[in-house]
Amino acid sequence: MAAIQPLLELRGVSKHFHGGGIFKQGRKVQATKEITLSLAAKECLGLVGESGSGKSTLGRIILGIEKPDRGEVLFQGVNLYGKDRSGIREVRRDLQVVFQDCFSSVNPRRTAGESIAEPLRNFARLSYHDELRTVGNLLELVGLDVEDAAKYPHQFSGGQLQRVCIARAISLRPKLIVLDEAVSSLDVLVQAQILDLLSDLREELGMSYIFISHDLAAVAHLSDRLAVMCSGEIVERLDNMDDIHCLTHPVSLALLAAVLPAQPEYRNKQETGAGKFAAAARTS
Ligand SMILES: Nc1ncnc2c1ncn2[C@@H]1O[C@H](COP(=O)(O)OP(=O)(O)OP(=O)(O)O)[C@@H](O)[C@H]1O
Repeated sequence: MAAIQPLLELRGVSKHFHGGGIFKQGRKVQATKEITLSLAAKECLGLVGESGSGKSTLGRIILGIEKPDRGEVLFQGVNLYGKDRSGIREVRRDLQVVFQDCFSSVNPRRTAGESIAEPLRNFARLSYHDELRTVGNLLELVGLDVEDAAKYPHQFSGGQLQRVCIARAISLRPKLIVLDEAVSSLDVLVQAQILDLLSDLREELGMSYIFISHDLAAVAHLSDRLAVMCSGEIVERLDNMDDIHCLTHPVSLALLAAVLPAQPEYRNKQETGAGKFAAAARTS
């Protein structure tokens, strides 16, 4: 029987940056190091780690917008950074992103309807009426009203505008959405609503997510699997989120302790694991 091809496959992906200076003589930062992972269709992989661990760099590499120094990124079997560029445009429409800051993700002078229609105009040739209908359907799908199409970004709350950004991201029915801290700037109640919306949309539209966050609770809500990053490397993986309490790496324990501070068993683990990590971080 032929093996099922993963939707996304990363093989030994590394990327470094120069720390700065006019002649780029600054310290070399290894943002991602030999990352290998795969994602099946309709699956959600949570990518967690502390600030600067390389999550967003990896997200940009997956989106095809940050060329790695080494390694391959295969999306639906197409190498996003390969020599053969012929299939790239087609696979790009299946790869979308939702960022943390919805207000800077949209043009303040464009209505919500125009923002949502942007990918449709780039990739799908719809008549004026079909575009209006599609935008209206998308707004309803994300829990907004058809009339909201005429509003400008400043007329929405943060949660409502993130729904607009989600509507834009799903407008072409992509196969994969990278959610880069997509709920981090929202208050807890709105976060829960957006996570439920993302979960429902995944079910309804059969999409996959890479969910980048430093918030393990949010990630656990949505993800099937987990990868923990530290200094550009994946240091721990979980194939079943039910095993979340079996995490052992100090970074994982620090993230776990941040969401479960009240439970004594994790406080103890924090003292032996994450606590040590925090102490090491303070002294380094
Ligand atoms: N364009 C760039 N130029 C130089 N250094 C960069 C660039 N982008 C990222 N870095 C560095 O690469 C490392 C990883 O950054 P990255 O933004 O991927 O981490 P992160 O885990 O997403 O962090 P955060 O959660 O704070 O967004 C950091 O040390 C960062 O300073």
